[in-house]
Order: sequence, then structure tokens, then C-alpha cells
Amino acid sequence: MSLPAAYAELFKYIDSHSSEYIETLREAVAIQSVSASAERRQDTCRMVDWTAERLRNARCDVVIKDIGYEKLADGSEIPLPPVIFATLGSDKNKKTICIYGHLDVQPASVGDGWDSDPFTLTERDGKLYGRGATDDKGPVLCWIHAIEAYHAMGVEIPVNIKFVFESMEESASVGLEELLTQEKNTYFSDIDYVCVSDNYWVGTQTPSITYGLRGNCAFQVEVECAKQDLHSGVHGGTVHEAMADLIYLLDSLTDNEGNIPIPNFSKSVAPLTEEEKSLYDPITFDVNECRKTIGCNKLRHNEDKVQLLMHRWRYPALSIHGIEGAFSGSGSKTVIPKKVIGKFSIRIVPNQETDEVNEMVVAYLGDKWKERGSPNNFKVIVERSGKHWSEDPFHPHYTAAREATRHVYGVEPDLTREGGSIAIVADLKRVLQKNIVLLPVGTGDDGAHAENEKINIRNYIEGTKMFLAYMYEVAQI
Ligand SMILES: C[C@H](N)C(=O)N[C@@H](Cc1c[nH]cn1)C(=O)O
Ligand SMILES: [Zn+2]
Ligand SMILES: [Zn+2]
Repeated sequence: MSLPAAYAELFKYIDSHSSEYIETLREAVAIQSVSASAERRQDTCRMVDWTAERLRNARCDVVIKDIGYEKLADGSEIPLPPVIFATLGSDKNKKTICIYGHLDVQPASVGDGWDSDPFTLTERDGKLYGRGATDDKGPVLCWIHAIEAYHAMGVEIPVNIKFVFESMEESASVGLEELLTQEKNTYFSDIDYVCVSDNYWVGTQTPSITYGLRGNCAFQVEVECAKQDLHSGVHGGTVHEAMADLIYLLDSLTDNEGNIPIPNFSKSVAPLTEEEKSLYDPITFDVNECRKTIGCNKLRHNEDKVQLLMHRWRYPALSIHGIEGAFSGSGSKTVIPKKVIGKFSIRIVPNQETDEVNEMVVAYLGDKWKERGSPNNFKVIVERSGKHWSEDPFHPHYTAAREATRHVYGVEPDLTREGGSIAIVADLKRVLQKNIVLLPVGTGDDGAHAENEKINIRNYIEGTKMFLAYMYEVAQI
């Protein structure tokens, strides 16, 4: 079925306002809403106010929900950025969709290797570079521009909308789960479907519709060998060095093939069914293009498309992110660091439980520590955990999302999962018990979390049209 004629006019309206939409994204990117930084908390709250104002201008009924305080490592507390609830329409004859997005971003600085200032949206070759451009400020603005277009063109919005925009997603969505539970029978009482746009197409050419996310368990392992940093010429050879202990521990977390050798760790990974396996073959994904884009010499799993995608989406993976306290400047410094903290996390998958994984990791590192026989101080901290999620991709809601994508891009979208995590999606499922679809705007080469994050202008504009078409198609279910 094709879209009604009014949608051709709406799409023209979107095209003719693209410069304005780019300017809006420029304003959003300029607000340094880095949730992981206490120093940036005011900016993060400013991003909430800025978005709330745009939603009010788009005729939404906005309620700002205070969610309390965040306890920092030093014991002090700072206010959490509030969550935006914004309602548009309450027609009993229409479906009600809940749309989730986030306004916070990962940290970024020119020193990380950006080619332009991360907080100044910069256009190069049809791409808009800036922190949050694709994750997740661009997609959030696509929703707002979609409803603005409906108003401007006098076209009736075919669904009722309830937005949930949070600003702690990159920091484990602290405080949001409690709010969802509290509001289950009030704000969320009449939701029919949930849509989240906070991931990316698997490749660069074919759109994706996503039905699964991995969870994430994050850890810190701390080793302390002295009360102060030491001269390696004076003390080297006499001290049990904290860094060597830490590297021993971190190295024990994965084998040469990237497997996680923690006893029983893989036992609860869901077995692959024939039905699930059949979903991988039709996916358009060029392993070689992916390898070149990220600049690796060779990828794991023999660069076999299906195996590679499965290891991105449906098998667990452990990544080591960094070592706090280690010398990392240029040049050399002949120091023995007094204390080092290794940061790593594990992407977990169905049917792994966060508590079980956390216990296994703590016990395993405890055993390795005993094996090491070091006299140093050692501590493992479970930093945060988020659950995995997967959905029925054959639900009519997915058919609506596919139709919407086809209307805009003219091709059948790939049915994908996502290796990343959006902690709140599993909670939305548990609390609301409604079908959830992930409808990504950006492409697989957008570089979310990395230097030179971008969104293609094409995706930013067509993404807005896709959301209009999605609202129409959901109304037809
Ligand atoms: C997929 C989503 N856009 C995203 O980037 N999620 C983050 C969330 C996070 C941050 N720390 C732990 N989880 C991710 O998957 O890293
Ligand atoms: Zn995100
Ligand atoms: Zn992110």
C-alpha cells in the first residue's frame, strides 16, 4: 500500500526545511551534555531545558520529571538530569506510541583525534560531524521535526505520542527504571507500541530494523602497590608492581581467540535455532567494507559474514577499555605507578543474567589473584549492569516499521540485532509488556562513541520522513 497523497506534501516540506534542521542539530551538538562528567552536569540539564522548549513549541504537553541524585565515587551527590515526558494527543480512537531517545552524549575532545571541534557541527561531503550527531541527538530531532511538519502542513497526526527523553543513557540510565515502574499505571498506562531510534544500520546502504540488543556488565579492577608513584631506577626489581599484576589479571579475561575462559560463563548463552540462523543470510553486509572503514588488518571469525554478525549481536564479548593511573602521555616516564584501575565490560546476551555474570567475574578474578600470589591490595568493583533484550520481529508492529522504511528508501530493510546496549529497553519491555521496535536513522559507519562521529545529511532528512511514515503505518495496524 502506498502512503496517502498528503505524505508527498509532507516529504516536500521536510526537504525544503533541511537547512533549518541542520541549524537545529548545530544548536543541540553545541550543548556539551556529557552525562559521565560531573563538571558537565549543568550542560546536560541545559540540554533537557532546550529540548523541552522545542517540544512545547511543537504543541506537546511537557512534564519534567525529577529523578533525584547521583552518588559520585567520592561520596558527594549531584542532581540527576531530569527526564522529559511529553504528550501529544489523547484520542481514544488512535493508537498510542511511546518514543524513547536520549539527550546525553559520550565524552569527546579534539585531542582524541577529531578533525574538527566535536561540539561544533561541521559539514563535510554531505556529512554532519559532531558528538551526538547520530547518538542520539540527530534521531531525537528527527522525531520533533516530524511532528512540526504535521502541524505546519495541517495534516492530522495519526497516533497519540508519549515521548520519554532521558539524559543518562550513556551512564547506565541511572534513575529511569524506578521512574518507569512508578509511572506504569499513569503515564504509561495506555501505550500500544514502543519505538526507539538509538542504533545504526548494520552497513551503509540498506536500512535496518532491529529486534535485539546485548546487555552490558561493566567492571573496575584495582591494584595498589605503594603509597606513592616510584622511580623505576630506584625501586624497580624490588617492588611487586601493580601494573604487572593488573595486566596479568586483564590478560586472563580472554584467550587468543577472544573467548572468555571464565568457568560456566557461556553455559547460559541461548542455543542458535534454525529460525534465527535463517535471519542472517539475507542481511546485506560487506565484511571487507566494514574492515576497511574501521581500519583493521583482519577481523575475527574468518571474516565470514554470518559468523561475524553473530559475534557482534548474539554472542558475548569482553572489551578492555583503559587503565586509570597508568602513564599514557607521549614520550617516556620511568615511573612505577602506585595504583592502577583496569576498566573492562562484557556485552551479555540471551539468556545470561546480570547478577550471575557479575558473581562469576568477581569469583574468577579472585581466583586469578590467588594464583598470582601478589602481596598488593586488590579490589574488583561491579560498576553497572544492563540487561539484554530481544523481540518478536514477526509482530505486525515490525511489519509497520518495514513498510515505513520501504516508503522512504524504496528497499526491503535488513532485520538486524545490535551489539550495543540500551539499558532501559529491557525495562520498558518488562514494565509495559508491549512490542518494541528499534528504528535506526544513521549508518554503520557513523562512528558513535568514536572520534569524528557523524550523521549523513541524507539519513538525517530521510529519517524524519521515515518517522512520519512509521506513524502512519502504526495507525493502520
Ligand atoms: C546503542 C546505544 N546508542 C549506545 O551507544 N549505548 C551505549 C550505552 C552504554 C554506555 N555504557 C554502557 N552502556 C553502549 O552500548 O555502549
Ligand atoms: Zn545512544
Ligand atoms: Zn551511545
